[in-house]
Amino acid sequence: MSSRTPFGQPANHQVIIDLTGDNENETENIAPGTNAINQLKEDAISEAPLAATLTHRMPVLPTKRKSLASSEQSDASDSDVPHKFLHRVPRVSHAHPTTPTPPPMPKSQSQFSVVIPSPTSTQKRLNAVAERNAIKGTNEQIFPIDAEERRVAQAAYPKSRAPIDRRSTPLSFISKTNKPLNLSPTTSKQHLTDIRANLEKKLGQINGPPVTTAVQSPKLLAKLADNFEFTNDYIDRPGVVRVQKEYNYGCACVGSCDTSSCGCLDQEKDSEDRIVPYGISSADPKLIVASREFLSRKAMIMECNSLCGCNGKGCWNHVVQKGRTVQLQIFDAGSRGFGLRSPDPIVTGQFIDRYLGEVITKDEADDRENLTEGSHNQSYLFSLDWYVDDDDSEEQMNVIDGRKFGSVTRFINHSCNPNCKIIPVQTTSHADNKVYTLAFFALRDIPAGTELTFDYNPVSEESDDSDDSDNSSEDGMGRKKLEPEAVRCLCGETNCRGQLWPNKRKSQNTKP
Ligand SMILES: C[S@@+](CC[C@H](N)C(=O)[O-])C[C@H]1O[C@@H](n2cnc3c(N)ncnc32)[C@H](O)[C@@H]1O
Repeated sequence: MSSRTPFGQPANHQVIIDLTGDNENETENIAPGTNAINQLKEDAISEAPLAATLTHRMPVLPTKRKSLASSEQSDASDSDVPHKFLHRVPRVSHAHPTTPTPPPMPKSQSQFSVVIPSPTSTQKRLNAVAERNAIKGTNEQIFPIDAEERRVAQAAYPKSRAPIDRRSTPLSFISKTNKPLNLSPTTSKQHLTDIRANLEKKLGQINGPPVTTAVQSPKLLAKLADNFEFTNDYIDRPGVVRVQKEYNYGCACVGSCDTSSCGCLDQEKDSEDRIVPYGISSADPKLIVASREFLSRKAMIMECNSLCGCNGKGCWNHVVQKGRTVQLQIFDAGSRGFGLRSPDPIVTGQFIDRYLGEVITKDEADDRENLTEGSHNQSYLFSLDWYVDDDDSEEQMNVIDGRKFGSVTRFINHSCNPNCKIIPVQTTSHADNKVYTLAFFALRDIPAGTELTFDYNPVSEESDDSDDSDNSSEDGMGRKKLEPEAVRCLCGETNCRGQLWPNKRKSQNTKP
């Protein structure tokens, strides 16, 4: 079971609170642990020389990672222009005071560095870690110098996919744990009981807070219980290669990560400022959430990992890897199939869950898709295309297929006015640009019981606009014409685009 430890309880969590405690106003948001703050401030001062020496260390980042200032700056038209990221973005904590971010260590502390006569044994150890990491990180084959600039010009979203239906097509693997359940029109009571028991068993195997179902119809229950397995992790299929552990690297922070210098964090374009993805929720001071400012970006989250010098899971930069903290429920969403909601209220920026499934090569994904060409039904394919910058790297990219094996997030439907967003996250291996995590975050406060949705094809408006310069794809009323065989969107929002994806795999050739 992986649930999040309440923030601010253990000593290592309080270090984070200490960082925010330098601002008198912000401490109002972090009442728990106030007594500990003073103690920690003293501790921090006594440890300051140690922390300050880190400024003299070799940089741990192999290349200077950059990220987009905002989603508006990343449109398809200028994605190849490297000098487009000229505007410096205000720091997260300034831009969105309602989502306070642990501010940087006070500058005065860095002045202690000059009084250090010689490194302590701890310093030597950390220096060694930093040096080792720096050496590993300099392999340009692994980290091409301009790879970051190019990849941040892309959308954070999975490519859209043509609708597929492989229900009638046998795949090369089968579920070993559950026998297929055939539902006859005259379902016996016993059969229904078996179905429910089977489903309960499957749901009980999901890590984290309970996942339940509110589905009543025997036929739908059978559909849920049958022909699908939940998984708590990616399942690598043949051809998928993970980067070797020795290429991974971590930051050289000590204790809690410093938001102004943590080597795990991406840097702003043309600035030493770090992009800080997380802050303390204004709704719940124990909760670390994606900041509002970060939610509006197209950027990857770089969480700290086991190679980092920080205090592991006590560091604020561990959110997705701690796992789901909200309960989830599968329900009957009518003509859209099943849907997902939470019986818990979810706050803006809160991490919800990961998208899991089989990790397959692009070739395998194409094969699976081709098997069902022409027949519409649900699609569960997500491209891991964050680092894709040319045709070659697209050929080598992996895809997550949640159809046969997946997490409960496979039931999240599309909306043209979504309340969630999927963000790519590096958790355990910063070095792996082929396999990384896809994580759902709340875009706004979501009341308990509200359906969770995200936009399946968020680039479509931008790319469609550019296609529409001659208005030839608009109907007489100024509305966009729908592609004849595209899957109709039934989200019901006033801004509904009418279809889930473009008919063809348009985005495959459209670099966002
Ligand atoms: C990842 S699945 C979502 C879960 C799915 N409803 C189920 O029952 O398993 C994606 C599929 O759900 C359906 N879907 C999701 N959102 C929809 C929407 N707004 N309108 C119509 N169909 C939708 C489409 O068939 C789509 O291919």
